[in-house]
Amino acid sequence: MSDDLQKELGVVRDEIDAIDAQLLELLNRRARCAQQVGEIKARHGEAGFIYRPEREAQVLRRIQGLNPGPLSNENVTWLFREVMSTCLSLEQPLSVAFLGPLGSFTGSAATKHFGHAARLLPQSSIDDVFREVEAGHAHYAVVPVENSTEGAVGRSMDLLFSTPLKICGEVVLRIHQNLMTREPSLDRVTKVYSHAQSLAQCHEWLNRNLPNVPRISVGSNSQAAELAMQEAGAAAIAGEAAAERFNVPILVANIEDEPNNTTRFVVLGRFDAGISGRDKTSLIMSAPNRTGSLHNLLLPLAEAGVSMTRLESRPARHTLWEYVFFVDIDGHRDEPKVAKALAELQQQAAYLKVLGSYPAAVY
Ligand SMILES: O=C(O)C(=O)C[C@]1(C(=O)O)C=C[C@@H](O)C=C1
Repeated sequence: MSDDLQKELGVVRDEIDAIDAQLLELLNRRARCAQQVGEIKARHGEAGFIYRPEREAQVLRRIQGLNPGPLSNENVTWLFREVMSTCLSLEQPLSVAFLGPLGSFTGSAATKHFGHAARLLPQSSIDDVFREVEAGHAHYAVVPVENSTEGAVGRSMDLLFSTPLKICGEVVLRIHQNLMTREPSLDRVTKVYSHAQSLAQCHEWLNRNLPNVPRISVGSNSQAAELAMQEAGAAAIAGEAAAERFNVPILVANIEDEPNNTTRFVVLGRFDAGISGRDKTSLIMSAPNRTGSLHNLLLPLAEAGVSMTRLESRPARHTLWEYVFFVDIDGHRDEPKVAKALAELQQQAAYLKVLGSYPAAVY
């Protein structure tokens, strides 16, 4: 390195060192504040309310509003999410059950929402995820509810119907599929492992780039990544988290056929979230079996000026040819406009269950 280069770099690196010292001081000051918040909550008998989804959403939205760049809003949201996750772990380490295994997309959604300080508890079925929180073995659960290309996740919907848990958050995750292998080039790949759904999501890419290579469906993308690391000639299609977990190099990134492939997850806990200022409420309802009854059911929402962001029907399991409707609306159940519409709905619906009010995803 030339002397001039050394000198120029030295000036900027001194500045970085000074900033890091300030950041460290500020981060520890923030952590002490979070500890104080924890003590105040405990003194007021609110020890169960350490994690506050509405407050976290407000902090992140405010940071996005203040962000002057060059860091993107996605970058600063990630950084502050991790800062809050670490601060919260000083108050109370959170445990989060999710549809595993480690390295799954649901695991990525859980980390995106709760940060790396949360303890992740992978479960082998959606039923087990619900059960872990219902039994008090985990504080929160994360389960997938809908995918932009595959539609609703039936098992999550059915369990939402019967669970006493509340939806207290949502996570929206862009699903990127990657081809990972130890091999240095595509012409050395002799088989491709993945979950059937991921193989389907990359069908056209595989036809174009690996037309004669057998596709082998396995139980999970993580299992596929593990096999790709173990077997010569094998490749896997999986998310980045699985590549990291099994240390498999990504040969081609983002090979999904549908570039906007997105999955929505919900966070479930034992408590409702408070009002954050930009909230959603999820409901399940059923209409009496008469002409126009769904229309009548939705009328109170329209009249109150409450927007509906999702309407999904599922067969009612107890009666043939009857349906229940999963409805998401804008607003929190404690806001007067929403409360009024819900009171009206209660009159009209044969069945109504409020699954929870929660902050709209921040991303
Ligand atoms: O404000 C609170 O209630 C806190 O506990 C502090 C804090 C934070 O670090 O900002 C941490 C955890 C909560 O989920 C929300 C925010």
